[in-house]
Amino acid sequence: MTQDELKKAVAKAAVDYIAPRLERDSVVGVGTGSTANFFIDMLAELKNEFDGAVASSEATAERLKSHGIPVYDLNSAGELEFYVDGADETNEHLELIKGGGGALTREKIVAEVAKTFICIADESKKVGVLGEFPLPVEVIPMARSLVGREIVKLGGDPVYRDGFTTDNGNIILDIYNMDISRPIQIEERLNNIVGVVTNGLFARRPADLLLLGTSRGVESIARKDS
Ligand SMILES: O=C(CO)[C@H](O)[C@H](O)COP(=O)(O)O
Repeated sequence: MTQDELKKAVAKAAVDYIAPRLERDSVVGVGTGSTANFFIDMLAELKNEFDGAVASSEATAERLKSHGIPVYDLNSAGELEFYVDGADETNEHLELIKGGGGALTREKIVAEVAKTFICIADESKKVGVLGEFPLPVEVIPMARSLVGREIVKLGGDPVYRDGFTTDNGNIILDIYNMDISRPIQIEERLNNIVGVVTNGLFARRPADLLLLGTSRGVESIARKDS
């Protein structure tokens, strides 16, 4: 199977998982990226069975609206039952690296609000130790050099994502060669650097359910303590 076929399979598995659990007044949190896009396209078929969505990026909001799915501001949406999103990497504890598409801050905010965070990913994203994929950090532009120096002190190699601006008007530093064997500690240390908005480690708030697309079918992996 191609990677896109695996992404479609996990998107469908996510729709199948939430469909019987949706109420007429449900609002669904929706992530960003190519896997999330497949999910949005399939979610559209259920659009008369739930109220609407909260988007984790402008691109996702546009795609939801193009299907006629109402998009709500998170502040007026109240509680979200589900947040469905892809990932750049996941480990066995469902701790993630996200933000390859640069939407990490809004993704983290929406994930924080949701009762159940469903991660949809193809098997190429499953790793033993996080960090092969460069870890994105959203940074206030004037703090770029300061944050870069602090990241070097933590043992990482920051690279400026040239020409990219987040939906929040900030920049991204991608960290290479970082030891992420203790994800919660690294997530907190990076977030403590002045000028960092947030980083793409989802360890404090990992996924609750991983739907992993493999050549043998979609594996459903629940977080052990969730
Ligand atoms: O975190 C993300 C965007 O900020 C995406 O979920 C991540 O980059 C995976 O993308 P894709 O589904 O295209 O492989």
